[in-house]
Amino acid sequence: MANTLDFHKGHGTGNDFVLITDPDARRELTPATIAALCDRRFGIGADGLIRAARSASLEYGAESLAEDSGAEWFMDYYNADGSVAEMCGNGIRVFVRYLIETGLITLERGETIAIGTRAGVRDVQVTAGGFAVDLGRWRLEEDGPLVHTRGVEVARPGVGINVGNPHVVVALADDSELDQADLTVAPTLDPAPEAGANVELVVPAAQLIRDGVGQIRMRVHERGSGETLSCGTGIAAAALATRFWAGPTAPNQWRVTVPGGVCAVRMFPTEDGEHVSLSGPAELVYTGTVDLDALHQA
Ligand SMILES: N[C@@H](CCC[C@H](N)C(=O)O)C(=O)O
Repeated sequence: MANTLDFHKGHGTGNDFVLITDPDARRELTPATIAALCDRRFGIGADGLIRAARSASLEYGAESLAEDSGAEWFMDYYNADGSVAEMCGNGIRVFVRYLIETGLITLERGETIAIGTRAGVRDVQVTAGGFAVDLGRWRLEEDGPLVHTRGVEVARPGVGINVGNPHVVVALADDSELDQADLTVAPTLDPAPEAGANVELVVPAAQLIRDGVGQIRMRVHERGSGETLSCGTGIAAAALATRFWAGPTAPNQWRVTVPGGVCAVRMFPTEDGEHVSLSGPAELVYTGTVDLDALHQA
């Protein structure tokens, strides 16, 4: 019998994902299978893989998914190399688009759904231009590492920001320094965080603050995936770090341009502390069926 897998391909500002449905999490997803599926030459090609599984079917979901959380669906996210990550800001928007388009949920513009992730339950709302996700509370880490980036002459101090997953944000001098950075190799972090980190390189736009909105450009090297065209949690971390550098009068709304497009970030107070939210598009571009036996022979 053929060993096949039906999938959708989707992206959020060029950060692309293979999406599959496995409600009871019965499929064995090994790191090797995930890496083969995400391989851009021998597989489908993607920055990561997302499995739609019911929260109740996943043991590791149990701790962060209280019975009353209402998060029926869990975003079971993997990086392109098969490693797990706690959170994916572009992925969760594409995931909700996928749940809607495949009929697993019904959600109208303005409505919100709770989604389980390894970082906890996150609320996603349908907006006019896509989706907005409340990434929850964020954390500034003490003692950011020194970051050596190939193509950037001087090592720079990074700021550690956790938005459910770990990021190190570095400010570069200008557009030409940002463009010259070689992210085909991971920047070196000194000291290296034990769990690794996503690294964001940031420069201010020609006008840092326009009409009360902060504007920056960013490139990213993702843990487990390499350089990507966009990283949603990285975009939020970059806006948070830039606001921190800019001081107390800096705005709470940001527009972040990445190679794959533009996303918006908003910081807002809640009863349990400040949250950060990310808004942007999410598209599904094709569906297919992959022969897993052929894939492994590649
Ligand atoms: N592309 C994602 C982040 C995916 C996980 C990341 N590579 C990690 O290992 O933490 C996003 O849009 O946030």
